[in-house]
Amino acid sequence: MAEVRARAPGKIILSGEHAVVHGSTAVAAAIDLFTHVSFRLDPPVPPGNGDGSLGLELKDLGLAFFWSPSRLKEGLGDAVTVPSTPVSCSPERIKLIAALVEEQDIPEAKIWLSSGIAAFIHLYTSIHGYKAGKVVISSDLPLGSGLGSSASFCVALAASFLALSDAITVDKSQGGWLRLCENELQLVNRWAFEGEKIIHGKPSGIDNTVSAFGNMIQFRLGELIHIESSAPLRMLITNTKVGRNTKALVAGVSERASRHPDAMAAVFTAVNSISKELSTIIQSPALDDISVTAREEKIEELMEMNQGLLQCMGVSHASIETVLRVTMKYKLTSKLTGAGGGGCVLTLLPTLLSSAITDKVVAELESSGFQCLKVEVGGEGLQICFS
Ligand SMILES: Nc1ncnc2c1ncn2[C@@H]1O[C@H](COP(=O)(O)OP(=O)(O)OP(=O)(O)O)[C@@H](O)[C@H]1O
Ligand SMILES: C[C@@](O)(CCO)CC(=O)[O-]
Ligand SMILES: [Mg+2]
Repeated sequence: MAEVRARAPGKIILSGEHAVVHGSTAVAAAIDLFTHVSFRLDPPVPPGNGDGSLGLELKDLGLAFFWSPSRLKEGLGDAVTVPSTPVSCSPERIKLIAALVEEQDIPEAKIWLSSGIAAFIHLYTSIHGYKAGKVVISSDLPLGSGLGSSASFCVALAASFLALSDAITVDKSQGGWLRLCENELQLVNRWAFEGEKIIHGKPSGIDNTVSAFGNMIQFRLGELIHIESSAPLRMLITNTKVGRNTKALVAGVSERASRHPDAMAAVFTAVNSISKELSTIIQSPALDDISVTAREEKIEELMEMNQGLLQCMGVSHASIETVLRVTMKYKLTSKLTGAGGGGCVLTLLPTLLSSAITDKVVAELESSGFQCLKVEVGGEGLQICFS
């Protein structure tokens, strides 16, 4: 039986998180840290030997879960599979799926995995019904830290399930990593969005879209514009290691918006302008050192303004403020990225910044217990491979 592998990248949001859920423009880029999925469908079990199982192994976490096809059918009713038409998980179905997740006895310390496993069950059973198979997942990304682990998880799962369905017609005899065509990417992206809805509650779709398509995007109300940076943008990512949950943070911003509708509408409008300006500057050519520096200073100013507005939305955190203070000592600008509340912070590393200064900042941040990594912004999106 064929086996497929899929890898989908995480992302950083350069501007516009949260406001994008309320209709503002945002700018995001893929980073070269991936969620990896391998998937195979099992051959039918000979009569009298049970009905096999659907297995999910989370390699990095040392956890494995199994459901028998008969238990899935008993729990969810007759399977209706339409791989070419993404379906939302209704509130009734979510409850039925939650019961199937609960009986797996997930360790209490890892209970945050439940929403991811629920998204897995929805995507799998909607595309392959109750067929027996095995899915193995590993990730380069820190989970639940603002780098889009949930979206890359959903994109890689949706892609691998669709690749072994008849909704995607890639030539399975081709070797190596393959990109999907535009229509197929869109189908994967729409399924991934349905999974992301289970994890985020009310996602904008920016995270799954940048994970599927890669590079850099400007995004508003489900519409994407591909953009390209005129010069390399280097960012330092600092993981505060403070755990948080995107669904709760998104809900918190919506509650603040319903308490202060006019003030928050003004905040979202300001973020919209910042993201549009940022997108223009990122794409504008810089021909010499002076214009490279001027361009980077403008990007820094917009990042600082966006961070101020994220504080207004109530999604900063003491650990984020510590990173801002440390980097400011070195005249560097930072903002939270993703949902905030802890998680990761972005710091622009200007082209002319010496590596000695970068090393000093990293050493100071790491001595406070944070974890730093340097990334080049923009990169490959989803890819699949048949083996
Ligand atoms: N590799 C994985 N294996 C299992 N579950 C995962 C994996 N990656 C993500 N998840 C699910 O996604 C949840 C984290 O999603 P969440 O949206 O809170 O954080 P994030 O996507 O990393 O950050 P952000 O949404 O701010 O970019 C986890 O609690 C888990 O349910
Ligand atoms: C906080 C948020 O804007 C970005 C999370 O990476 C949520 C979303 O857009 O789905
Ligand atoms: Mg997420």
